[in-house]
Amino acid sequence: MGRRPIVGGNWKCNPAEISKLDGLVANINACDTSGCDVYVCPSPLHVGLVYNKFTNGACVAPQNCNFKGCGAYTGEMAVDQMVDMGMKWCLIGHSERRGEFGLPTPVESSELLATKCKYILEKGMKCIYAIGEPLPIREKGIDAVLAYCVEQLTPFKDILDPETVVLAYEPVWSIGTGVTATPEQAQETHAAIRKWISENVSPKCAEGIRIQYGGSANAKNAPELSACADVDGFLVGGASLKPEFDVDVSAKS
Ligand SMILES: O=C(CO)COP(=O)(O)O
Repeated sequence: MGRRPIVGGNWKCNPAEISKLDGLVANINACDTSGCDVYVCPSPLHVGLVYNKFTNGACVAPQNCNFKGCGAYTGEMAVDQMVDMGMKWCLIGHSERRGEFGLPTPVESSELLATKCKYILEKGMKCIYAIGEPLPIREKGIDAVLAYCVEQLTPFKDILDPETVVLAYEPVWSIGTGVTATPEQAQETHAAIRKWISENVSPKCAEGIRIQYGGSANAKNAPELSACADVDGFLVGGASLKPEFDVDVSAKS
């Protein structure tokens, strides 16, 4: 029984110019999505400009949402608005939003993120939940890495479901650094997360849930990472803004 791979392109707060969006959309539309789910996370300002431009089944997944819907929530993006626009997926928990880069953004706890996820699921959408450890934890070894990820996963224990939630394992030390986890590191970590899910949620959930790898993934390293049994696709940042993004997709198809 195979898990259908899933590859996401997180454009983060890019591009600066609207004029570049057509090219980025064309990039995505050139991907063969027959063997792989594909989603794109445009910047909040650009979501509304591209959400209905994908012709090959690729979906738009905003990079954040609130957990209260529409109303007096200045600066927020409501799941209810996403539903109305026909969106199916939303990304939450990215380390850049959790505040791990020391940016002046509010720190989003895993408990808050579980509340967001519940709201997303209640509204009939699906959720990509990003987790992953910073460098000092990685340096302590796999047990510390797993413990860190388990802390992020625990508030999600009751809502992990292969049909509606995808996990994106994104070690913070590999994001935007050019330092990719080795296939051995990625496989070991993904397998450990899956084992934890098997023991703490259910073997069925563990077998079915998709775990993407994210962190300096690109056309060059995608084939090797793709070969790992527990890596079910990628969440790609910088490389998703490049024409070679289709290689990341096809590596997993
Ligand atoms: O954060 C990421 C995707 O969400 C990964 O970013 P990079 O691929 O640029 O390292």
